[in-house]
Amino acid sequence: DLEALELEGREYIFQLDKATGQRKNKVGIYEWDYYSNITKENEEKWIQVRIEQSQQEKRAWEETKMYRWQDFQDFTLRRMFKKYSQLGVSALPDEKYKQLMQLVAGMESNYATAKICDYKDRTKCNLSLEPEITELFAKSQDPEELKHLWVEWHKEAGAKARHNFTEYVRLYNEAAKLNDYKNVADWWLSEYEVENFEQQLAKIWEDVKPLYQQLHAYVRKRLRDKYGDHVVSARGPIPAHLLGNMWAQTWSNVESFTRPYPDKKEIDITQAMKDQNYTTLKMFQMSDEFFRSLNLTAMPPKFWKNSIIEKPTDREIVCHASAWDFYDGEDFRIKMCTSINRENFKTVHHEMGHIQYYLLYSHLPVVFREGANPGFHEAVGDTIALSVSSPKHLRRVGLTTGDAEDEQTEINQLYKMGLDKIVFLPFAYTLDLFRYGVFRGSTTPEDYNCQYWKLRESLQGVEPPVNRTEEDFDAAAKYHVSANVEYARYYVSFIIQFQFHRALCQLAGEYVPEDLNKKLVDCDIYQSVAAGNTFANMLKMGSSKPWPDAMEVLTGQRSMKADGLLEYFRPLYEWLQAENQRTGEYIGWEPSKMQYC
Ligand SMILES: C=C(C[SeH])C(=O)N1CCC[C@H]1C(=O)O
Ligand SMILES: [Zn+2]
Repeated sequence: DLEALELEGREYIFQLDKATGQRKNKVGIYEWDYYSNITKENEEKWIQVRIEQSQQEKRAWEETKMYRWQDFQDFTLRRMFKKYSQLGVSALPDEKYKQLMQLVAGMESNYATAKICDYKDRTKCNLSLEPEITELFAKSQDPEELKHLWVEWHKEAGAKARHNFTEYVRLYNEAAKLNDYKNVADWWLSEYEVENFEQQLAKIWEDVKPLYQQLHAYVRKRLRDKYGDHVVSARGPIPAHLLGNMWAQTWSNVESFTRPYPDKKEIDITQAMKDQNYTTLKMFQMSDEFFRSLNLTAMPPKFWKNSIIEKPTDREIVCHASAWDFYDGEDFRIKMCTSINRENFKTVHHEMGHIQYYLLYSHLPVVFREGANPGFHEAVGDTIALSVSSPKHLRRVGLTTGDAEDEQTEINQLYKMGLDKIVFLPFAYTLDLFRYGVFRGSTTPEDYNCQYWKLRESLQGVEPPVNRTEEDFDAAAKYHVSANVEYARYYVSFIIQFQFHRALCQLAGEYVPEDLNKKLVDCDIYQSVAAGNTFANMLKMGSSKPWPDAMEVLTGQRSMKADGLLEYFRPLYEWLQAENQRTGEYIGWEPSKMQYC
């Protein structure tokens, strides 16, 4: 009878879950060894273990299919079976699976080890992305130097990946079909478990586009003031190399010479961190302390023992920051080539947010140890960082000295936050709109670069510093494209983190709508156990329930909405509209004069 079958199914699936945890632990150890010491030998050992794991997964999958789990009464049991009934890339035959692993490993190691020559000293040709190129890009205000760094990096990290990427698309789409998806785009979107998710992404963009265009127009004007009309036009897209970031995904590195009220003191904690002899370890300890102040979980001993928080000098590693769960309830690690600056201070909180999520759901079956949706995992640390970057908190930890919260200081603060958070949205949306087109076949290898720049111009209003051809492949110059990491998760995160932040601030008594002494921009939830406990109640759920149920626990909302972000930035939006009106700035952009199609 069904009762007995369901009992047997429960026995089976929990045993499978235990075996899965052991398998993921083993693969994680080999993957860590490869990512933290890039050698051919380590790559081969990692791929070999991945192949063994995929064969074991295939066998288990055959067995799982035999259960009539759709008829089981228990919701959790059905959900576990549903997740285990999707095999993933292991559905590929061994040879193709191995090929796909090698293609991605090839792109990722190319990206991680790419070097370019310095602009001023052309004989110095050992510049890596982190820290050298990133720091030069953040500091330089010489358009020619920035153009050199941009062109050289896109050649080494982008163009060189084009062949592997083209093959990877073909094989990855084959895996999608073996999982009953039309293509990888539909597979990636299915992770968000709601029917119309692609439309929801488009709706979010419609909601935030007016705010973005106002900010874009203002920044373009300030860059034109600085670099002149011949470098930055009045009505065209902004040249992508002038925005302080290799991918123009966040623009906070141009804040120092573009902020609305320049006579107000700049809130630049990088200098303060250096003046106070901050170490990378101190940055992680401060983040750990913030989480503990909310009654969340302390980092376990193995975290401090096994993490890599500085770039080694004796070997090549994947420097792009990452947080790792080894699925044994004890071993959690961060690998990061940390620099002492504001941007990395935020990234430390971002990565620690991943670890916090791992810790809070570590009691769940392995199959539920993931974000409620991929965006949730990216939002945890950033949500905390919204409190950490408030002037109130920076004063509390001595990284800024008191500046009375007057109107102008507040606008400067919102502007600085907007250069990270508002600016990021069209970039993130573009990256996966591009890849959806590639996986669906509407974008072919013959027009990869043309389509990439068409999207970047139309949504982000940026243009390449030099003409582009199909010899280039600029998309892969961004880590996540070379490393096969889906990106809509960050677009989702930058929206929902403001829904989370607003709810936490209200729980902490830090934000009361209409109360001018309790503004959202001043909110710092530090030491609020009330906020922390509710945050934990959501995070402890992992992916055991559909994400609207998890979101509701913290925010009372069941859908992703831009209202949190728009409420946070409303004073800035009003200021930008008035300012652009005053200067008669053209809102939006006319077609670029650069050739790229
Ligand atoms: C810090 C990470 C590792 Se999950 C990251 O890739 N982020 C964090 C924010 C956006 C995105 C990026 O750097 O492009
Ligand atoms: Zn992340």
